Amino acid sequence: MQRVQEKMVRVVGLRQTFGHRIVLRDVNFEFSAGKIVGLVGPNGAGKTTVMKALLGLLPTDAGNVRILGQPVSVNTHSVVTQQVGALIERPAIYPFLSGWQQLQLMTTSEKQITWVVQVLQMDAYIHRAAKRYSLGMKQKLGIAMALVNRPRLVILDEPMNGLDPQSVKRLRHLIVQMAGKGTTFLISSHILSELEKIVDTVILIDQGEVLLQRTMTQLRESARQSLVVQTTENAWALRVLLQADYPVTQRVRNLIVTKPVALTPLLRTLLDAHIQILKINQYQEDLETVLLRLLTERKV
Ligand SMILES: Nc1ncnc2c1ncn2[C@@H]1O[C@H](COP(=O)(O)OP(=O)(O)OP(=O)(O)O)[C@@H](O)[C@H]1O
Repeated sequence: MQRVQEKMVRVVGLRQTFGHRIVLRDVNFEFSAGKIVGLVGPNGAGKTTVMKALLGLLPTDAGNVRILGQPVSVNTHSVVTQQVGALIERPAIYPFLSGWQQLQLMTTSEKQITWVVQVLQMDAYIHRAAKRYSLGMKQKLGIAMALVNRPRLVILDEPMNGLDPQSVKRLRHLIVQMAGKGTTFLISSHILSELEKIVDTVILIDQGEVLLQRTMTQLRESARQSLVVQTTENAWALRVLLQADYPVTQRVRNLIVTKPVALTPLLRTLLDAHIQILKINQYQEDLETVLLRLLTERKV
């Protein structure tokens, strides 16, 4: 018998207005436990608002939010308290307490605190008052506060903000490791090159609407591939390839073959015409390019 995967989050018909402004129109999405989900979209798309609604922080106008099958709203959020850790916008930090003391407010387990401090490399300053922390140190403390209880769902709004490259890498590894043990992540970030290294699924929102929800495998499949060729005689090479029915254009000093083609016959066509090949590179669109293309295609 096939095991039904547990839905970690299910959002149906979510609508949010601030005054006369519709910020979320009709937001629907769901994802299963153990996934790393990227929530992406332009500035002001509604990502933080969605995350706040998931945490029961907003009196929404309409719609239904469920975490692990339990309803979440401003008045009903026991599942959030028990199962969710979050860092939304800036971490809520008491300036006169040390990082360690703030973590003690989240859990009674010294073992968990030691683990998170060590894994995020905060040992050097964790006993200092937080008012003396840099932006990046505060950000790490905020992440530590979201993770320290080992919640089943972790919601992180722009977690890479202010982190140095080494810390970003550590955080990436930690997220993947925790997801491997069953923790679910919903992460918003504008650094798509970082997100694409870890997420299983991407939810793209724009102007308060979900434009698409796709797995990374689906997005990679829809990424366009091209071949960039440079020869000693590009004008001649262009004619030869067009005559052989290749989808090719010339851009500055390169010839661009705009669809995936078999390499050997293409090379043979050029060599048979006595054209010397100087360079040949294969490109595949990255997540950022795919998403920007999808956003642009939608607006035309
Ligand atoms: N409390 C509020 N009152 C009025 N408008 C708000 C409020 N919070 C958010 N908004 C508006 O809602 C829209 C969505 O904001 P939100 O912070 O959710 O976007 P975002 O996708 O997280 O953007 P960014 O990538 O810039 O962080 C924006 O136009 C914002 O100005």
